[in-house]
Amino acid sequence: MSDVEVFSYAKTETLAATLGKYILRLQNEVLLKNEVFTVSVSGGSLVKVLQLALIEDPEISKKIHWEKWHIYFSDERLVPLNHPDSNYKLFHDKVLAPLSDAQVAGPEVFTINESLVHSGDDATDVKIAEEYQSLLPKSLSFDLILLGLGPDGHTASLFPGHQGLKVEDKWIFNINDSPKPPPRRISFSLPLISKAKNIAFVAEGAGKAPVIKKIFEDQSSGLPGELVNDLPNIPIKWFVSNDAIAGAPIIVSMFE
Ligand SMILES: O=C(O)[C@H](O)[C@@H](O)[C@H](O)[C@H](O)COP(=O)(O)O
Repeated sequence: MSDVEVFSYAKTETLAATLGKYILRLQNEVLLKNEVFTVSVSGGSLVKVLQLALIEDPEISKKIHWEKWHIYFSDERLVPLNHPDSNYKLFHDKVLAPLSDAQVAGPEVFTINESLVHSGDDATDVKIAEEYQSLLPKSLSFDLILLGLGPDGHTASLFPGHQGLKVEDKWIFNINDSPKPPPRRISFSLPLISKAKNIAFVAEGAGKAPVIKKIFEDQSSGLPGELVNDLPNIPIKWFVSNDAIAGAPIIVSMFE
């Protein structure tokens, strides 16, 4: 069982402020030893919280060394990078564009090869996954993997009961039948996530409460969020809203 801590707040702004402090602290620790800080981000509501935490918070934002960040996507939808469904586009609009407007040197961002997304045949999608895998840091060990959680317990594009959960021989895999649209995606595999140095989940809203209760109550639920929570030897933090953990057997920690 990993070392799991939960931080819970009534308001998104307070959650974001704490997430910002947590990310800044990790960045500083890593950059004392390494040239780059390797981070992966997911899609969904996480990105808006990152915008609040890292761009709009004046104290935190000036201390982020974006030029030393390498950013990957924990999962990505197989659409062009300017498509409304693209996780890159979301991250671009909320984080990269404001940085460029403020003339701040941005991070190095690793995207899918969008020239391959149009064919739609599985062999090409496999190639997209393989190419993305070839861009991963050599160590495969991310300093920080940021994850969201769906109300069904999915995280990245690891869906409950889906064959993607069983992938053992790939770091990045593709699917063409995602239960959450759009259907074609690539995702970090569980073996890749298990190499992370740190993992943080961000989950807000009462809609997440039943699944978070299940994840923390039943360590054999097999839900993707629970499988990540159970990875050994990784500090795992959950940044959640109070209503998202209602009824769950969780002891909330103070962020210090
Ligand atoms: O590309 C994706 O679909 C996301 O990476 C996905 O895994 C997301 O993080 C969760 O669905 C939670 O999304 P919300 O926070 O918007 O509920």
